[in-house]
Amino acid sequence: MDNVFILDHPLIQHKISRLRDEKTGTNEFRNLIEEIAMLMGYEALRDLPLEDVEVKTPIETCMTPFISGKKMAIVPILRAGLGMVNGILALVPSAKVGHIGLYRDPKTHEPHEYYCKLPEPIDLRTIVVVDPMLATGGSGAEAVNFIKQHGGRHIKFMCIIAAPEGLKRLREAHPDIQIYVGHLDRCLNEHAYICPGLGDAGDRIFGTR
Ligand SMILES: O=P(O)(O)OC[C@H]1O[C@H](OP(=O)(O)OP(=O)(O)O)[C@H](O)[C@@H]1O
Ligand SMILES: O=c1cc[nH]c(=O)[nH]1
Ligand SMILES: [Mg+2]
Repeated sequence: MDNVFILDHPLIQHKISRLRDEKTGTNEFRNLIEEIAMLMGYEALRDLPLEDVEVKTPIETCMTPFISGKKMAIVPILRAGLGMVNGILALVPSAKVGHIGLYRDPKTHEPHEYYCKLPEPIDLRTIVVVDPMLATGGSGAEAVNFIKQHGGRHIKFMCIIAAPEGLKRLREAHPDIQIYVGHLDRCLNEHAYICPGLGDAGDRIFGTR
């Protein structure tokens, strides 16, 4: 699938299995989400641009590559996406963080926006949208719509678990973005929850119900 990357590294798979277990408590769940985000970020950011800068080693002076500029934005979809932010910030501490607030209507399962704040200049930044769950794909597709309306152009979407239905919807709505997935699950159930999934990611990260 063009522009879709399933990151099936054993460490990511192991940690996702721990997330799925209903016996995994809030603190461990939160730590795992952050660790998986970091491991996924390592792969998803392998095309970050570099520029050579002169450095004097104890031996001699050389030109050596550094990440060029400070033009990255991490954009979590609230709430659950917040759990992934620190994992990526650990890799790129200079990244700015935007926020998009969306919740799913429990009956229609369609997303509703309640907050949007993005760092400027958004059009010049590599934008990594993060949300652990891509279920119907409504929230992900809407978040990318907002970012594009605000001028964002270089967009990656990172989710830990995707349903085939959500991946299809996001790809069809935004064929130009790269989508990074930790695991592609089987299907959605009648409540639009991912099967086997891990339940409600936001509730498990924040200990709400
Ligand atoms: O692909 P979709 O069908 O749109 O579903 C996925 C969305 O649902 C969850 O958020 P939720 O609405 O539960 O909000 P929360 O993060 O505040 O719990 C999840 O974190 C995604 O944002
Ligand atoms: O399975 C799902 C679907 C949507 N949101 C979640 O947190 N989990
Ligand atoms: Mg939720």
